[in-house]
Amino acid sequence: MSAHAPEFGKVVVFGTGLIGGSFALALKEAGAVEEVVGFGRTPATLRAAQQLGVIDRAGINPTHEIEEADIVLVATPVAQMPEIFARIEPYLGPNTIVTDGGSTKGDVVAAARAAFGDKISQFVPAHPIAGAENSGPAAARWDLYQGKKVVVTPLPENSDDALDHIKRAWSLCGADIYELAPEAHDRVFAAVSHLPHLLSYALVHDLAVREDADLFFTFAASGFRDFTRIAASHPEMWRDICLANRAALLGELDSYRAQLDELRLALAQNDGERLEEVFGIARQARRSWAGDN
Ligand SMILES: NC(=O)c1ccc[n+]([C@@H]2O[C@H](COP(=O)([O-])OP(=O)(O)OC[C@H]3O[C@@H](n4cnc5c(N)ncnc54)[C@H](O)[C@@H]3O)[C@@H](O)[C@H]2O)c1
Ligand SMILES: O=C(O)C(=O)C[C@]1(C(=O)O)C=C[C@@H](O)C=C1
Repeated sequence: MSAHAPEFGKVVVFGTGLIGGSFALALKEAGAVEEVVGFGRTPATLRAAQQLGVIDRAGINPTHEIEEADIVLVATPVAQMPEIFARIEPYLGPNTIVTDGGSTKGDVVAAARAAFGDKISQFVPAHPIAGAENSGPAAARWDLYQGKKVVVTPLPENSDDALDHIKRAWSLCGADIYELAPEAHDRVFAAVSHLPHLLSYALVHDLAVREDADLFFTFAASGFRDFTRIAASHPEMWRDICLANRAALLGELDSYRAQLDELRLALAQNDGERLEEVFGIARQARRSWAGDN
């Protein structure tokens, strides 16, 4: 813990699970926050978050909590955000900055505009590119964001001060800050995050519903483990992400299906040369990407 006075007074977190809880723990670890107040869907989750030291106390009524908050982080599944934004809007203090940790940005920005109206400058959208297949307060870790990227998707209305406020908080969590426009963000993450989750769920589901599923799971090994870790992720969260980024995800799915069709044709035609060519290009790209990450 730092000996300096905390940079932030009160931080309010809606959704004290993996992402919100890790943000709270990271700010606490950095000695950067005086008090973390949590809001949740169930009292049991908030009790667990408090017992684990993720939050200092559970909030009861946003009326009394939002106004003096330095930061309000909304880290629930994205479909919950419109209602939460509308609920907190009346109580925003002049210095309160709201941010989010959602995996999609176009839908979240639209919901924020609808709820915050002429207070939209106080909303700075963001997405930490760090996570896990585990969820809930017990999955939260103080070091989740160390050395990881956080993408901020600034709005034209955001002041430099508001932007710096949120960037600074994520930096204190150990993250490196990047900027993208919301549309570019959703296009990129449809390809590198949302599609892989859909594919992983699809493969495991295809096996799980077979009558002789046990036979396959008995012998599945490390290749299957690597490909399917993310199929253990939270279904509600991924339902919301897929629906929120439906258009971009459908585009990526079509592109992937065309790639599969091409490989299927090569296989059907016994075209080992083409298979090896595709595998070689992919291997090279994967190796150079992994070297950089
Ligand atoms: N899991 C990841 O790898 C990851 C990475 C980056 C961003 N995200 C995004 O972060 C957000 C949270 O994901 P997570 O992994 O922390 O999920 P999580 O399930 O660990 O935590 C979400 C928490 O929100 C609570 N919640 C749900 N509805 C609520 C409501 N209406 N009001 C208050 N609390 C509510 C849940 O009870 C849960 O405790 C999602 O929007 C997700 O897209 C997730
Ligand atoms: O590591 C994981 O389990 C993740 O799925 C993390 C992951 C991803 O890389 O796709 C998932 C969703 C996000 O919004 C950001 C990160």
